[in-house]
Amino acid sequence: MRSVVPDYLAEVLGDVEPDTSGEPAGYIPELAAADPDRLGAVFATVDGKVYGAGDVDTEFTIQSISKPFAYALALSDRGFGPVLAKVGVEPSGEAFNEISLESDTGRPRNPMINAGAITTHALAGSEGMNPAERLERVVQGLSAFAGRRLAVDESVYASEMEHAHRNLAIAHMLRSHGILAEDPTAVVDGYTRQCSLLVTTRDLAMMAATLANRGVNPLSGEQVIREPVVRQVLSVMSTCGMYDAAGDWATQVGIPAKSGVAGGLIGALPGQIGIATFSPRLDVHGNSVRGVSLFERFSSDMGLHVMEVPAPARAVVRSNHVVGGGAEALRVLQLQGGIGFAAAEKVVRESVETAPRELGVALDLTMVHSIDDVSRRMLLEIVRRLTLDGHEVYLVDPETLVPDPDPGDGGRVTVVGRVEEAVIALREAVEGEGRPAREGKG
Ligand SMILES: NC(=O)CC[C@H](N)C(=O)O
Repeated sequence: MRSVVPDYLAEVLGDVEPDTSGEPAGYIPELAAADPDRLGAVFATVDGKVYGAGDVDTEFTIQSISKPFAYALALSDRGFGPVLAKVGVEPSGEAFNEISLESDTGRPRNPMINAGAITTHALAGSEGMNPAERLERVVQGLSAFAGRRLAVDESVYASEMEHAHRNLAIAHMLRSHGILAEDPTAVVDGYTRQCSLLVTTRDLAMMAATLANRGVNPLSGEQVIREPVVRQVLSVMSTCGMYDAAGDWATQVGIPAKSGVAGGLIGALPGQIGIATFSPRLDVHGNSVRGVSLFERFSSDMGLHVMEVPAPARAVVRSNHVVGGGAEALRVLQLQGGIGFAAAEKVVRESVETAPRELGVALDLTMVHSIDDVSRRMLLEIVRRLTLDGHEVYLVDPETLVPDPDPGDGGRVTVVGRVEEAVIALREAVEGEGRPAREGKG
């Protein structure tokens, strides 16, 4: 059977193709010469499957889509404090190339506008690197996101540098405020090369998928950046990635995103997919016209908006019943699904309201597929309190979702693979034949 995804992508590309409004970026002559009719879209899943339609392997320059990735490198290389001291995280509501800095500190408002991105470029790599070493760090880092070595388009770079007066002005202002310590021209030169890296729509989707996949490139398996950095970058993309169209984007599309003036556009949907589109004609904000339309379609057709409230999960407590009778009766709370805070709270409530009178209580995780840290701690606290109330507590955990359970002060739990084993263990406990070997600490 043919996959439905490429057919869907081709259909949506066909729908937006007739829209020839907008203009390719004019201020970089080499970009103005690009074929404006190019059109492509790629989905890359967090487990590495790539679907595409249209011009997926055409190379174009990454431009501002490099900004979130360079920001990620700066955060990784220098740490959050030093980077935040020089670049803020407030949406500016201004154009990408606005010559504006915070009036009191001289700090650029965020790393997605040029002022912030130029500063960010200077923060990639370790302190004291020369411009060439810094550029190499950026190229190597962005290549790790893409999963292949990227190269600079020298003619686009040269073309932009000839007309880089505005970015040079911004860099000189940054230097005058002490935000940049380096030679402004060298930093703009490096930043412009960073923007001139050649990518395909496929590369961009993989870079976005790396963000969606907690910083791990789905194909190479490389952990490019750590999770706290991913969260920071995606947050800034969602508030500032589309410049002065960020509010419209957040409400209409709702996917952390970044655009570039060569016509690329990426979106990263945490835990699901990286999306990239390519179409060079831009709107007044400098965002790809057809790219924005494509993302609007993807988001509404497939419910990809991050604020979309998920359908209420099936009850986390699948059943609450008693096995056996008399002194050997075992109360079983059979849980199911993925357990996050809200689900764990329901388990807490169920155990309180049940107030089990049976000696044995088992929390059965057989049908649970995931459990986060806070929920794990909440379940162990339930265990501890049940122990203090005099119960024998069992954790039925065949897939070791709770490794080395430690219910803490006064708590005790016996881990088993099946409810039947809990029944046997309880019988042994009642008959005073000692306890099974796999006991949790407490
Ligand atoms: N929005 C963009 O893609 C702008 C990037 C471009 N290199 C610039 O600095 O002007």
